[in-house]
Formats: sequence, C-alpha cells, structure tokens
Amino acid sequence: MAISSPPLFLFPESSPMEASIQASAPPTILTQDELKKIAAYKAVEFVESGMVLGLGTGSTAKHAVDRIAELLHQGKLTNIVGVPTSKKTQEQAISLGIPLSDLNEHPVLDLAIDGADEVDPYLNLVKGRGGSLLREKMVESACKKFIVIVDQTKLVKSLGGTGDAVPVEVVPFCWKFTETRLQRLFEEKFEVGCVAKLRVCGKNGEPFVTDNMNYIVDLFFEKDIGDLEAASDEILRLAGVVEHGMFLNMATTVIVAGEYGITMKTK
Ligand SMILES: O=C[C@H](O)[C@H](O)[C@H](O)COP(=O)(O)O
Repeated sequence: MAISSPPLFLFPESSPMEASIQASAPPTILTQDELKKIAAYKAVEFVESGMVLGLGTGSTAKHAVDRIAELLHQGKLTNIVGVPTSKKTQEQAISLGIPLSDLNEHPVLDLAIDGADEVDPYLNLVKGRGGSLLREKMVESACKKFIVIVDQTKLVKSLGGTGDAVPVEVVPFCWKFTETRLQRLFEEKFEVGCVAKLRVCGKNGEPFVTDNMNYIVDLFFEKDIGDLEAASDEILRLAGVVEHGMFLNMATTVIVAGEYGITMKTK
C-alpha cells in the first residue's frame, strides 16, 4: 500500500528496531476504540493453530480475545490454549469458550497479545493502570513473542515523562510505609520529583485491590525517570513491593493504530 502520510511512531535514528509502515490513511475518522480494535485484529493475524497464547487485559486486549474466539468458532483457528492475565480476562475467555490453562501447566507460551498504557521508542512499556500488571508480567515474560497493541495516544518519548501514573503493586501490610519509601527513592537516588499515591476506588475511597489481593501505589513523576533499568532494580529491592508496571525489553512487536493507519515495529 502507498505511504501517503507521516509515520506515527518516531524512532530515533540510532534505534535498533526496524519499522514497517503497513497502511495509509483510513477513509474516515475513527474513534479511539475503533483504533484499538484495528490494532488487536492485526495482532491476531499472527496467531496460528496449536499455539498457547497469553491473553492480555484491558480495553484493547479485549478486542483481541473476542477475535480469537471468533476465529475459533469459525474453525479458522484450532487447538488454541489461552493463559489469561487477569480474572476479568479469564471470565471473558470462559464466556467465549476459549480453552484455558495456566503457567504451571504451560510454563512456556508461544505468543502473548496485550495493550499498554505507554510505549517508548525502544518498545519499553508502562502497564498496570487497570491493575493487572503482576499477572501480565508473569505471563508475558514466559512468552516467546509478545505483541503489544495500542492506539497512537499511548506513544511517549520516555516512560513516566508525561506525568501519568507508573503503577507499583505492593503488599497491603504497612502500605503507607512502602508508599513513602517509593517516593523518597526517586527524590533521593534519582533526583526526580515524584508523588506516590495509593490507588483508591469506590465512593468511600477504599484501596483498590488487585487480583492477588495486593494494593497499587501509583508514581507520578515531574519528568522522565532516566535510567529505567536502575529504577526498576531499586523499586524491586524495596521490601513491600511485589512488582512494578515498567515492562522493559519485553515486547517483541508493537502494533500502533492511528489516524494514518497501522504502524508495526519489531525488535
Ligand atoms: O492493568 C492493565 C493493563 O496493563 C492494560 O493492558 C493497560 O492498562 C492498557 O489498557 P487499555 O488497553 O484499556 O488502555
């Protein structure tokens, strides 16, 4: 197809990733949800019969799970086993009749398809604004390939630099102590202003509880974090932290749907 518009995803010249522009401008203005669906359907084209699949969580991944079920029912895919990354996706997959398993039974998966909250030019991600980061990271780190599906609003120059939340899953025990330590860590070791806030929900502002019965502390940075690997190591070293939502060097492909069509980046 002809490329008539600028690419959506601006990689630095030195980026090790290869880019391929796959489509040109769509005929009509699409909603964000329609873009999510386009990215999801494109990703499902990489699913083959017999695969064990990591099934992602969120409004974008939901479209991929729907599509996998549709192809299974049409007989265009057979012998698929799904490993869900949340209770919500598990419920969706069961309702659609997708055969399910878990990491104990299938410690190595062929492919995972999931959304993200932020994608940087090196395919590093922020995930977990829906609270599912721990199971997502466990499942997606067990996959041979991990396709991330996003609309163009998720693209960022650097993780955390937009000021939106970088989630951290923490144990409920003395969460306030962990929240304070997380905030100080960035102020003292990274010299980056950071506000750490317990995620709350409901009318009374009770703590949001994850599928693993933990809490989420959201980190809001005043600027980009800088050394992501160092930040990851330091966060994980804090007792009380279970996992964080930075998915570094995990995605093998990112599919972006936007105003000008689909852009696909593969490592
Ligand atoms: O915890 C939530 C997950 O990490 C989602 O994959 C992420 O928040 C993206 O969700 P959505 O596709 O709804 O924007």
